[in-house]
Amino acid sequence: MTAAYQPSMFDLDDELSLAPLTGRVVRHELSLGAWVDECRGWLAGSDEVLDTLLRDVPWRAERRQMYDRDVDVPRLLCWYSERSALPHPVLQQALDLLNEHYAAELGEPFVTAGLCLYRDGRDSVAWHGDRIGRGNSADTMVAILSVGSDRVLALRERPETGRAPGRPGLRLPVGHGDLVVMGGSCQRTWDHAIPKTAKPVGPRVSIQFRPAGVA
Ligand SMILES: O=C(O)CCC(=O)C(=O)O
Ligand SMILES: [Fe+2]
Repeated sequence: MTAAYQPSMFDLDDELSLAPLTGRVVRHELSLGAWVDECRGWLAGSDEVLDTLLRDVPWRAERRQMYDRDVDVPRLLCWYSERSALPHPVLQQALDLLNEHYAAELGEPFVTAGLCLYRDGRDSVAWHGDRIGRGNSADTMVAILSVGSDRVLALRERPETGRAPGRPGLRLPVGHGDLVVMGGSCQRTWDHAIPKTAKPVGPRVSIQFRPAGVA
């Protein structure tokens, strides 16, 4: 028997598409001039994007010196500098839409893409700010598109700000197709992390778009 074409099998909602950002982005004002924007379900139909990224990106393990030895950083990485071809065409569309939406407020374009692969719940990134470069001294933005398993992006005010400790942070769920943008002073006055989880989660790929000179 030959397979017949069955249009009803296609769920239109599963078609790859990015929603317009205007009117869909929700901003959370944090302390000290930091904020985060959220757009849930920005990228629809992202199963194929996840598959492509898992298969085609030349993922590399990062080593980091800790005391007297090098240790594996528990996630895989790949960095796309300005003007390098992104590993899926929808990522270029995402970059273009982000630039349309944020250009005026950011005052410059997002140009680089850092990709991270969290293979399972044991992969994580510890508390940090993206403070290599200008994020250390000036307001900037880092836009993160997530595909794959749900994880949590945790945010908390930096202890070094000298303010009362124990101030409540934020735990933002980041799921398949979601966009989160950290802005204002977020990189220098707040830290963020992807905590490990004991839940049985599959892979998550995070795509972080940044302006030049921010890492
Ligand atoms: O995985 C994420 O969404 C965050 C990654 C991150 O904070 C970083 O690589 O600087
Ligand atoms: Fe970061």
